[in-house]
Amino acid sequence: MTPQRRKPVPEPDSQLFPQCRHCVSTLGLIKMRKVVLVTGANSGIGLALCQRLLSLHAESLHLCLACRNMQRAQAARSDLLASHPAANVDLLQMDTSSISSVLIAAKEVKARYDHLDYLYLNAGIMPNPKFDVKAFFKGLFSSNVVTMFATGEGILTQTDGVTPDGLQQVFVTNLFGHFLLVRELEPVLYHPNRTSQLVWTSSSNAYRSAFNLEDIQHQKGTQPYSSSKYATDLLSLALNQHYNKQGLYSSVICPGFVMTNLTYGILPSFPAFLWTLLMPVFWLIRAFTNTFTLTPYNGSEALFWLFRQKPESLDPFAKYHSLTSVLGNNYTQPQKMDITLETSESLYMKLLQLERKMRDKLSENENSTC
Ligand SMILES: NC(=O)C1=CN([C@@H]2O[C@H](COP(=O)(O)OP(=O)(O)OC[C@H]3O[C@@H](n4cnc5c(N)ncnc54)[C@H](OP(=O)(O)O)[C@@H]3O)[C@@H](O)[C@H]2O)C=CC1
Ligand SMILES: CC(C)CCC[C@@H](C)[C@H]1CC[C@H]2C3=C(CC[C@]12C)[C@@]1(C)CCC(=O)[C@@H](C)[C@@H]1CC3
Repeated sequence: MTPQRRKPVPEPDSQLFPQCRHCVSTLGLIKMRKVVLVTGANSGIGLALCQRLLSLHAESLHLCLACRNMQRAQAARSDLLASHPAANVDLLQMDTSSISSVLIAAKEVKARYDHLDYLYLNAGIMPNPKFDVKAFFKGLFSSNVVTMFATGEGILTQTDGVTPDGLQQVFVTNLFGHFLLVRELEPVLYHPNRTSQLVWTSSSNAYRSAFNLEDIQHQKGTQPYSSSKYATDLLSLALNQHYNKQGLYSSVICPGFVMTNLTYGILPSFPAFLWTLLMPVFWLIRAFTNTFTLTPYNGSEALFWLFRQKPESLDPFAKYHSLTSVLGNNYTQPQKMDITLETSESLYMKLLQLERKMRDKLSENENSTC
C-alpha cells in the first residue's frame, strides 16, 4: 500500500472561474476531485482504462489501483506516471479471492477517501482453460460461426479450484469478492446530492445455461467463468433495485475479445508471437463481428464511455459492449441481457446469506485465536 493517507483535495471549477480561486471557494462552488477505484488495474483492460481516464482528466482525478500483486501494481503506477506526471495515483493491495484481504482493503479505502465516485469491478480470472479444438472446427463450418467467435460459446471449459476460505476460486475472484467490497464500501458510495457508479467487467460469454441458482458457485459444472459472468449480470440488476434510491448505480460491460494475459492463457502452448502473426486473420474476422476489439485500449471503450454518462440515463437490463469497426473505430452499444428480476433477486438473497456465513466464520476464527 502507498504510505500516504490523503483525502481528495476539493478543487474549484477552474473552467468556470479561471481567474479567482478564492471567490470560487467563498461562493461555495467547490467541486471535489473524482475518486475512481479500479480492481485488476495492473494489466490488460484495467490498466488501459486507467491510461484513458488520465489522458482526459489527469488532474481532476484521484485514481486508486487495487491489485493483488504490489510489484505489478508499482510497475503499472510507474507506467501511468511516466505519461501523466501530475496524476494522483494510489495503490491498494487487495486479493479479491480472499475474504480477509477484501475486508482489510475496504477498511483502508474508507480511511483514505471520504467518497468514491466510480468503482470499476474488473479483476477476473479464467483458470486452466481447455480449448475444444474439435468443437472449434465443427463450429467453423456451422451457421453458429459468428456467435462462436463473438462469445466463445461451446469451445471453452475450465477446471476450478477451492480457496483457503472454502469458496470456488472463479466465483469468489470474479464475483463474490467484489460483492463484499461493494457492501463494505457502502458508506463511501452513498452520499447526498451526488451519484456513484459501479461498473462490472462482464462478458458475452455469460450464459444462462451455465448458471444454476442451486449451485451459484458452480461447484458441479465445467464453465465456472461463464457462470460467474452471468451471475455478475444478475447481480448488477439487483444492485440497481436495492441501491438506486441511495444514488448508487450499477452497469455491466463486455470488452469484446481482447488479447491480454487472460486470453494468452487459453492456448498456453501458443507463444505470444504466434498470436501476433494471427492478427491479420483477427482483423479480417472483424468484418463479420465487431466484437474483436483485440487491444486493451479498444476493449476498455465501454468502461471509458460509462465514465462520461449520467448513470440515471443507463438501462439496468443492458450490457454495454465495446465494439471496433473494420476501419478501427471504437464505439459502445447496449444489448439487452438474458436476465430476469426474479432470478437476480434470488441470487442477491443467496449472496447476502453467504456473506453472513463468511462473516460468522471469520469472527469465530478470530474468537478462537484470542
Ligand atoms: N480479454 C478478454 O477477451 C476478455 C476479458 N474479460 C474480462 O476483463 C477483465 C480483465 O481481464 P483482462 O484485462 O482480459 O485480463 P488480465 O489478466 O490482463 O487482467 C486481469 C486482472 O485481474 C487481476 N486479478 C486476477 N485475480 C485477482 C485476484 N484474486 N485479486 C485481485 N486481482 C486479480 C489480475 O492481476 P494479476 O496481474 O496479479 O494476475 C489482472 O490485473 C476480467 O474480468 C475478464 O474476465 C471479459 C471479456 C473478454
Ligand atoms: C488459434 C486459432 C486459429 C484461433 C483460436 C481462437 C479462439 C482461441 C478465440 C476465438 C474467440 C475467442 C473468444 C474468447 C477466448 C478466445 C477465443 C475462443 C473469449 C471466450 C475470452 C473471454 C471472454 O470473456 C469472451 C468474451 C471471449 C469471446 C471470444
